[in-house]
Amino acid sequence: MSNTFAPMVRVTRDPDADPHRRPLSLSLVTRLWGLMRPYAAKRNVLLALVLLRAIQLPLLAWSIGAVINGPISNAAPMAAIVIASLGVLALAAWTQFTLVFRQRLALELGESIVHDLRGSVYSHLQQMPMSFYAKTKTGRVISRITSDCDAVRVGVQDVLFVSLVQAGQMIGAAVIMAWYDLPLLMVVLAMSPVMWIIGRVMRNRLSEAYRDVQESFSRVTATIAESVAVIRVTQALAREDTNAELFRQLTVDHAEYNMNSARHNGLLMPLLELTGQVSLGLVLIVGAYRSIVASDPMPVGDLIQFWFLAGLFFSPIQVLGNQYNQALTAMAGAERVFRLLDTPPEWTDLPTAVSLPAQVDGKLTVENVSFAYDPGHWVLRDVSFVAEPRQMVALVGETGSGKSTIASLVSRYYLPTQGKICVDGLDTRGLTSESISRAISVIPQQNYLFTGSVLQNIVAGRAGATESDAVEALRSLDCEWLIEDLPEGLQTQAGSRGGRVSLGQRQLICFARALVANPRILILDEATSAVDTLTELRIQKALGRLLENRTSLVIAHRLSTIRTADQILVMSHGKIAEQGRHEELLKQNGLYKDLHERFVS
Ligand SMILES: Nc1ncnc2c1ncn2[C@@H]1O[C@H](COP(=O)(O)OP(=O)(O)OP(=O)(O)O)[C@@H](O)[C@H]1O
Repeated sequence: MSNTFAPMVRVTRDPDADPHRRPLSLSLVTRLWGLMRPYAAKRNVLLALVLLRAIQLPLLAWSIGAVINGPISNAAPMAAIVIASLGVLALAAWTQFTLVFRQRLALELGESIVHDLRGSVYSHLQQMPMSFYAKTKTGRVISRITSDCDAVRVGVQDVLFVSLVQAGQMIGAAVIMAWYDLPLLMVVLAMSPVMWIIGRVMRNRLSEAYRDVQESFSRVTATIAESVAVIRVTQALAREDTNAELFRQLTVDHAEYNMNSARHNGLLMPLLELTGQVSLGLVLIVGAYRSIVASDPMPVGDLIQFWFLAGLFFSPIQVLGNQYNQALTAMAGAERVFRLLDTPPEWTDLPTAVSLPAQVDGKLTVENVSFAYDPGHWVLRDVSFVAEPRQMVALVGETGSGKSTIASLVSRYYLPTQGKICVDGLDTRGLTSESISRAISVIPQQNYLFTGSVLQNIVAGRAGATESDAVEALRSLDCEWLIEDLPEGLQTQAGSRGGRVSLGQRQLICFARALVANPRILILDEATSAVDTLTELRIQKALGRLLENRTSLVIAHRLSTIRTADQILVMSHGKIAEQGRHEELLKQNGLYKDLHERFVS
């Protein structure tokens, strides 16, 4: 490892990142408190236990002093001293017994709340439209459900109840100390802010160091994840050594940040303990004066009791300092989670939305549609076309010309900024999402398979579909052979990184899934992955079967698809530049001919 305590510079913070701490806010605390409403009985028992423990500890300190001050100072018979000591022991046992229950209840309450919160965030995310995911980094979405919800859990489970116990303990100890000796209590109170300030300064430094550790660790894990995901590219580019060196550097950095944080921690603990001990030492000196020199001397037993109580008063200062830091982190986490929950989807089904009939003809009309992902940046301008029922419309054009955007608008992933899109004459804006997804299916270019068996992937096309529907779909696509070819037939495990299903097989499984859904309108972004000639032929045949008797909108990459299309839309800079069948367009000697020549050459 390089220079162990060298200053580290490599962790640069994301400028868009939200602050990892926020000031305490009454509205957030009230909302967090509201999350406990379904568990009100548990919460109330917990509050009672908190109150009890806050009284128990000062009471314990007082009882020890009382035994010293009473039976021991008065040289009472041994039996009386033993009985009094057993009383103290019983009180101590009772104190610890309630602690077990308090901790268990707090744990259950925190877990219940975070479970509910994660469920709400997940359901909310499911409703968010594509525009939200286009703008939000995946890592952010994940951390809302993981670390932010967890910060809320810690806030409720630990911070809230531990702080209440500690604050109660301080108040209890102060009340008894005031009863014993008010001037001596003033000495204790005067020292408290000093202890608080030293603790805060040290803790802030530690928190920064700890944050660097977390961020450098995130980099290490993100790099591992990415390395696994793109291992083929790495090997193809022979970048193994370069990547290994970058990774080594990241782990060295992480180790250095860890050492830095450990160094701060190693300094903080002894310093905080020393501050506490110095404070208690001062109480002892002033107390000795009060019990020996002062005109109205304090009994030694009272001084011992007072000294114990001062310890009980000082120790929460450090604990509360820690809890305060955690509370600020919980506030930041809660604020982010609530902000997400409060962000309404940019659009939802209109209250007046109607369903498409169960049987639709499949006429698709795109009328004067213009669209901008970001206001003012038009990516589609005044696009109009009609796909008659059972027609195939192919979209071609240069990269970035707007083909995928048209497909996304027809699937209603986004709403047109201007113009309208109709199915059988009904504006999709006024239709229910459920009926649109019944009528329109999308096969994206990536041929995404979920984690699970091939069978599960195929029947995912329609709720209630069975194995025989899956087999029937494969038969209709003339792909029954696939069941034999897959190592474990329909039970073969697939998934984003399954590796047991080839690229061609993936495409056919996606076709079968779409066939099970049986939509009237199909949107297909043709996969561009190279497959062998036999597989290509099989895919072509299956595709022909899939598109039969359906209206289809195909972002076409295969010449065979383009040639058979009823209509080809040639896109250029967000507009339809040319429109017609293959032969007609070739004759126009325009953009299409140009594209075609480049395509076949
Ligand atoms: N989520 C988005 N936010 C902002 N701009 C986007 C978004 N998606 C696409 N664009 C922009 O919209 C324009 C059209 O993109 P689109 O993906 O529709 O083109 P395309 O013709 O399908 O391209 P390709 O053939 O490369 O897939 C491009 O300029 C692109 O940069």
